Amino acid sequence: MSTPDATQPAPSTGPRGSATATAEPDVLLDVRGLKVHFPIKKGVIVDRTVGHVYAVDGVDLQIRRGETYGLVGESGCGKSTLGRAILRLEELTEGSVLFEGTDLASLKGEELRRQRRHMQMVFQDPLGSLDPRQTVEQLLLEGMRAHGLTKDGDARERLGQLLQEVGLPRTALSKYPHEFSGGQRQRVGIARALSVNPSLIVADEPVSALDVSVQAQVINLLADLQEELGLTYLIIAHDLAVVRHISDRVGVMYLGALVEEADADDLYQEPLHPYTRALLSAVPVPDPTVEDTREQILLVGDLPSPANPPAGCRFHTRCPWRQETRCDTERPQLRTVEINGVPASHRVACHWAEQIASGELRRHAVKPQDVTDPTLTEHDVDTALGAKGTAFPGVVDGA
Ligand SMILES: Nc1ncnc2c1ncn2[C@@H]1O[C@H](COP(=O)(O)OP(=O)(O)OP(=O)(O)O)[C@@H](O)[C@H]1O
Repeated sequence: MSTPDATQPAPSTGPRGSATATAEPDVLLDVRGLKVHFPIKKGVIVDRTVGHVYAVDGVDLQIRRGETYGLVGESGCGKSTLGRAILRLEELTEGSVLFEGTDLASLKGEELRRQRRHMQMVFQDPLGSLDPRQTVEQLLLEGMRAHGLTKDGDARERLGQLLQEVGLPRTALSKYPHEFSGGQRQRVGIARALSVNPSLIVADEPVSALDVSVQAQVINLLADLQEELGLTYLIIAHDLAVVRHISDRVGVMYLGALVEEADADDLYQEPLHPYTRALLSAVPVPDPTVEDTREQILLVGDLPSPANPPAGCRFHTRCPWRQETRCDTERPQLRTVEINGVPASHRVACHWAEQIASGELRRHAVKPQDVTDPTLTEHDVDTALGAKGTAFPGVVDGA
């Protein structure tokens, strides 16, 4: 949405787990080496850990103040877990989350609760994340009270202001979530996030449950609020079209890791990672002359199980440019890539990004490979996955 200061250098990735303040003053959020692994338990009397779901497996990303960062990827690639881990709604297995230079991984109890005021979440399904027994007034006051923001006695004025900001009438205060349409409910969800004056909002699929016409209204609202309040956004979506129009930069996730990251226009115009190329080739182009001639890359096979990710490059089992041995054994790091000597804004986790871009490497047919783990039954994995979620995931320490 707002354009980051182009004169600032791109944030660099520092040593993993460092708890020191980040060097770039405009970096609001600095995620380093983040891992979230969920244990898979088995056993009738004593639970044994028989494996792990590697939901997030080594993510480095920085978000600048006032920026909108779009995070995309197939269902199950770890986007939501990453968003939740950034807000410390999931325990981190490893790594750090520096917010304004403070490592959230090192905070507990009251300190963590105080920090959370600055980082709020907007959920895909507002009905599931808003307590149905509370009126909008109660929902909004809950977080404000928890953070001592109602002491001045001007809470009513603030409630009115919040509703105005999200485009709802004052009469909405006495209503319950089920009395609103989907779009209005999402406005309530946004008002609740705003009620504690955050600087970062993590929006997890904020419009995917809404009708297309309403989606645009909610996206426009988010853009207006950003301009008005100077907010920073991490927007998670599986729909590449949604993310394109609202993001300054976009990150693409595959099986728990970022495989490409670039300024939004660069990413959509010249995707460099084979997975990003495949994702974008599936998005229809309105111009029929372009549509008829452009490259189509079909993704073969399903997303491998995050309980047993492939060795080497995670994408090698589905990659039409896979090169034997190196891709199967060596995990590529996210690195800055220059195409034809022109420094691009891309960071790409592919050994062959330059050779693919220049046409030096040719595509080949992909045969789906079996990447299931024989030591885990489907039941083991399902049991672990069934453990996920809470009744009202939107209620964060009363905020
Ligand atoms: N609490 C949990 N326990 C075990 N596994 C989990 C838990 N939460 C998520 N997972 C698993 O981690 C992987 C990543 O899930 P996540 O929800 O983060 O993906 P996603 O990209 O957001 O997908 P979607 O868009 O479908 O939500 C999935 O395999 C998911 O089933």
